[in-house]
Amino acid sequence: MSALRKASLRACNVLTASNSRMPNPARVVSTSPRKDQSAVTLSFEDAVAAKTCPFRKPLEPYTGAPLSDDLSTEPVGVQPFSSVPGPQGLPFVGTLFQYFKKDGPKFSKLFEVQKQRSEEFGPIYYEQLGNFHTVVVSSPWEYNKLIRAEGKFPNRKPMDPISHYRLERGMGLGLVTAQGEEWYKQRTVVSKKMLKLNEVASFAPEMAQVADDFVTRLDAVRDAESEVPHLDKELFKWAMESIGTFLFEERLGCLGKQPTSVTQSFIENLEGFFKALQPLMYNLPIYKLFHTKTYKTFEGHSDKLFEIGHGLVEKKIAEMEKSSDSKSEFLSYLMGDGNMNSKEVASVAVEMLTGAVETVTSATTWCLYTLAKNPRAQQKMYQEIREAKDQAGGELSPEQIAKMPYVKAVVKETLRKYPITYSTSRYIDNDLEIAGYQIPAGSHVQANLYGMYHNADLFYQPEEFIPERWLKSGQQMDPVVKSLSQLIWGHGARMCIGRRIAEQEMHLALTKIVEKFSLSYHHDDVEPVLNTVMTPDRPVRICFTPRE
Ligand code: HEM
Repeated sequence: MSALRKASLRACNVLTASNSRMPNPARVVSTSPRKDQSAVTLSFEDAVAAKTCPFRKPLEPYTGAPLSDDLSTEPVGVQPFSSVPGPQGLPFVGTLFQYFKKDGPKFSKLFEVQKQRSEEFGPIYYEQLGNFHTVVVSSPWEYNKLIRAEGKFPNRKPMDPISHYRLERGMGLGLVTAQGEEWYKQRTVVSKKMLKLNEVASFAPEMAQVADDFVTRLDAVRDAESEVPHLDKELFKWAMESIGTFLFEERLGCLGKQPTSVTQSFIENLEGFFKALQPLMYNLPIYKLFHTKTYKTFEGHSDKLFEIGHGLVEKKIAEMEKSSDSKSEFLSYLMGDGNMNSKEVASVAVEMLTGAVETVTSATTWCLYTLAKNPRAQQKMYQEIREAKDQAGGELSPEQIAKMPYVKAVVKETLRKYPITYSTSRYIDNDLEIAGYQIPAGSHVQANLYGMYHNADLFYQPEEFIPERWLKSGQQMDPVVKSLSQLIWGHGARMCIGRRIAEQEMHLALTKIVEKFSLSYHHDDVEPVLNTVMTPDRPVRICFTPRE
C-alpha cells in the first residue's frame, strides 16, 4: 500500500472518530459552525475520479493531526460530515445575518449565491441559514447518489409558512406540504390523473383552444410599438384559463375583454403570495411566535386565494350535483376515489390552481424572452412549425405539436438558462456518501441546479442560448449531464405532478405564438430574481409583430 494511500486511510479514521461528537443524525443536523478542514487528503479513488469529474478536489498532501495506526474498521476515503467545507457562520444563526448586509448575499439571488459558493468550495458545501441547515451539491454524478437512494416517502424542504398557515386555518396540508403516509395517500390518488400521458393529452384540444384565444388576445392588446403592456398579467390569465380546463372542465373567462373580478383578484393575490413567501421561507420563523408584517401580508393573500379557489371548487361541485351536463373528471375522480374527504379534495384543487399559474407563467415568460432575443433559434422554430403544417396539410393537432423536437428543445434550453425552480432537494433517509463525505440521515441535501446549468465544464458555452444541444442530432452529451434537464421538475416519486400539464400548455402556446408573431426585444436585459420561483426583475417588454 502506498504511503499516500495509508495516510489517506489514517486520516479517514481520525476524522470518522470525530463523528462521535456529532448529534444523532436521525433527523438532526449539526448546529455548530464548521471548521475548515480542506487540508485533509482525499482517497486514491477520489484522485482517480478527479480525472473524470470536473468537480473533484485535487489530491493534496495530508497536513492534519498525527495519525492513528488503526486502519481496520472505517470505510476508505470517506470524510465525516463535520469536514464538509462551507461559509463560516455564527453559532445558532450561521450565515443568516450576512444576508442582511448591504453588500452581502441576497435571498432574492440565492441561485447566484449557490453558484458562487460552489465555485469557492467545490462539489459539496454546507451552510446554516438560521434554523435551516443545508448541504449543497453541484456535481450531477454526486447528486445522482441521492436520487438512487430515495425511499418510498421522499421529503423536501417543507414550505413552512404554507404548512403553518394551513394548520392554523384547520385545512389539509395538500400535496406540496404533506409528508410521509399523508402525502403518499394523496399522491397515489392524484398522480393517476395528472401524470398519465393519455389522461393529460385528452385535455389538449381545450388547452389548444385556450392558446388560440390567448394569441387573439395578444394581438388585440398590443400597443403602438407592438408591445404587450403587462405581458406578465396576460400570461397569468392564460395560465389560469388553461389549468381551469383541466380542473373544472370549463372556461373561467380570464381571456375575455373584461376578465371577471374573481380572476383579477386571484392573479393579484397570487403574485403577492409568492413575493411574501420567499423571505418567510429563509428568515428565522418568528411568525410562528407572533405574526410579523410579512406574514400578515402572506396570510392576507393566502386567505383570498383560498376563498376564491374554494369558491370555484364548491360552485363546480354544486353544479355537478344539479346537472349531468356539468362535469369535472378530475374533481369527480378525487371525490369518488374514497381516499380523500371533501376538505382534502378542495385543498388539492386550490393547490393545483396556485401551483400551476405562477410556475407556467414564469417559465413561458422566459421562453418568450429567450426567443425574442435569439432570432436564429426563433426562425428555426418557425421553420419546424411550417414544415410540420405542410406535412399535416393544415392545422396542427395537439398530438403533432407535442412531438416537435425543436419546440421542446427551446423549452429545455430556456429552463436551463433560467431554471425557475433553481434547486431541488431532499431530506435523506439514510446516511449517504456524497462527494467523499459521509452525510448523516436527516440532512437536507439540495442540487445546485442553477450552478450546474451555468457550469462551462458541464455545458458548452453555458451563457449562450443553444436549443440544438438537446436535439438527438446535436453535440454528444454525457448521459448524466443530459438528464439534468429533467431535474427542473424534481425527481422520483415526488417529482412535479403538473409536469405533463405544464409542458403541454407551454408547447401549445409557444407554437401558436411563434406561428402568428415574430418576437423581438429592444430593451436592456432583464435579470432573474427569486419571488419563490425565478422571475424577471421587471416587466418584460416584447414586440409581437404579426407575420405576413
Ligand atoms: C414550468 C412549470 C413547472 C415547474 C418547473 C415545476 C417544478 C416543480 C418542482 C421542481 C417540484 C418539486 C419536485 C420534487 O421535489 O421532486 C414541483 C412540485 C409540484 N408541482 Fe410543479 N412545476 C411546474 C408546474 C406545475 C403545474 C402546472 C402544477 C399543477 C398543475 C404543479 C404542481 C405541483 C405540485 C402539486 C407539486 C408537489 C408534488 C408533491 O410533492 O408530490 N407544478 N414542481
